[in-house]
Amino acid sequence: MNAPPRNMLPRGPYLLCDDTVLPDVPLVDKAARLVAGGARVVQLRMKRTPPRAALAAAREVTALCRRAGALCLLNDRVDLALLAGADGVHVGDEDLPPEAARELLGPGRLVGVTVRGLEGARAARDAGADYVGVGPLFATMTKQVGAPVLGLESFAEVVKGSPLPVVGIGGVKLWNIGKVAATGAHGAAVVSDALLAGDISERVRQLVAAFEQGGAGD
Ligand SMILES: Cc1ncc(COP(=O)(O)OP(=O)(O)O)c(N)n1
Ligand SMILES: Cc1ncsc1CCOP(=O)(O)O
Ligand SMILES: [Mg+2]
Repeated sequence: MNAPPRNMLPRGPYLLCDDTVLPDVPLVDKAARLVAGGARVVQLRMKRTPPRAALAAAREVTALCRRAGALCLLNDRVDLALLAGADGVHVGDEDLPPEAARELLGPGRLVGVTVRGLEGARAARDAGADYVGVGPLFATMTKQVGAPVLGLESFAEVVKGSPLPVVGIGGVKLWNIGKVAATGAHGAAVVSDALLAGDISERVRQLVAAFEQGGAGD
């Protein structure tokens, strides 16, 4: 596989390696299964991992992704991204603001920002973000989000008008990822559909193929 440039978000499925889903499996094992299936971008999302274990996981998962030619972004934690030499961060309303993330990370790493619509996407662009995560796209059990479900139609409007590449998140599954790709979205973030599949790597392969087909207009 050709390694993507380290400061550009690859198109396609965007896989979250999450400690709240399938919590008994070590994060590094989950990440290994995701990249074995062809994940080109992995976001390490640690909501319940204690700090020292989180640093170790950030370092291991970053190294593993690099060996596999995938990008590794840290959810929330700019400090861990810097310490681990990760490719960037994803921040939302409850995290450091994107300007601060950019100030710490410099121009060569990715900063993704959660937004709910076009106004947020424009503000994220002005704050120096590289892409926006937009959701919840569909209903999700993985996170309680204090914002209404967008649905495909409103999501497509955001994709159309956004000055930054858009990654949809929330309830993205194998059966609907093609529809997300068909909106022109740059990416589709997936948590439970991949991590709770019987064979995580095989599910990632299927998600990659379905995104490609949907994006090609099939
Ligand atoms: C790609 C992507 N988009 C949105 C989010 C949500 O981030 P945030 O709003 O900060 O919520 P938490 O993930 O921190 O609970 C995301 N993680 N990734
Ligand atoms: C972190 C996050 N932010 C908005 S929805 C979500 C979780 C999405 O999880 P799933 O893919 O399992 O619906
Ligand atoms: Mg966050």
